[in-house]
Amino acid sequence: MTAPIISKKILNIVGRTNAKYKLIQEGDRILLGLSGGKDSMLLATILAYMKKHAPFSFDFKAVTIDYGRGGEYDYIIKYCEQNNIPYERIRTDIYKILEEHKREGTIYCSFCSRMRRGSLYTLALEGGFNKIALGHHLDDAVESFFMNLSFNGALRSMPPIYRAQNGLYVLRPMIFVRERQIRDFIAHNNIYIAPDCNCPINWLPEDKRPKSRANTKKMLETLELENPLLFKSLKNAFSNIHANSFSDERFLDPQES
Ligand SMILES: Nc1ncnc2c1ncn2[C@@H]1O[C@H](COP(=O)(O)OP(=O)(O)OP(=O)(O)O)[C@@H](O)[C@H]1O
Repeated sequence: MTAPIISKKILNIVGRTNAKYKLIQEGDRILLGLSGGKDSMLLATILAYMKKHAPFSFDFKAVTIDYGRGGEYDYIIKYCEQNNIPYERIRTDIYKILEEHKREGTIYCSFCSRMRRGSLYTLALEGGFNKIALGHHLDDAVESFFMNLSFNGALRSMPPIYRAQNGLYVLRPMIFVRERQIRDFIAHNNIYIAPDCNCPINWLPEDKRPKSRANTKKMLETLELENPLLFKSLKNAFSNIHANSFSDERFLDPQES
């Protein structure tokens, strides 16, 4: 079986992001969160490619946090086997906890994602990994930015790298890749992805699913139709912050009293 083809464009973007933000380095041990969705499937493929071709050596392992409500996992196992991706599925009772603490709207996703992140941190610390890699991309970062702005009263997005309080680094090597480039990768290589992506929100009745991300996505699509350079500008804006142009006193010049 031949390895899936990753476009030069994607490899360039990830390569440049990796170099600029010093994401994956010699000797790193990386735990990759592999949901089985398109984004992390591409990231797993990229890490396998980098392990083979990069001029530095590192180790990685992909893990799926199984929420404990069934779901499709066989295609992930098969894909990892075929592409030399070390893999493990970790069973948890996150779904049971979600059900017990009935939450609706966006809070459902943040509660679930916090528990999932907790499991990833524990696995990483116990397994001697120093970094965690996640499959977020530019569209995710832009959506988060607008959601924080519109609903949470915060100017906040997703960095390519940060250090968690427990000392682990969290990496987002695809943070400058567009979602449509990921869709193209999946389509061109004919890669199967579970229709519900094993994501708990897809197990909620339609009227209980959080809408804010989908609505933000729609708004951005409309804006991008009018301004095709929107995402390019936002990407640049994320590296061009004028913190003292807002009202946060932490960034304003103190006056002598
Ligand atoms: N069940 C899981 N097990 C392990 N890692 C996960 C899981 N769910 C999500 N992740 C990690 O967190 C990232 C962001 O999750 P999110 O739910 O926002 O997924 P997404 O944007 O739909 O991405 P994907 O297409 O990879 O599912 C994923 O790209 C993946 O790296």
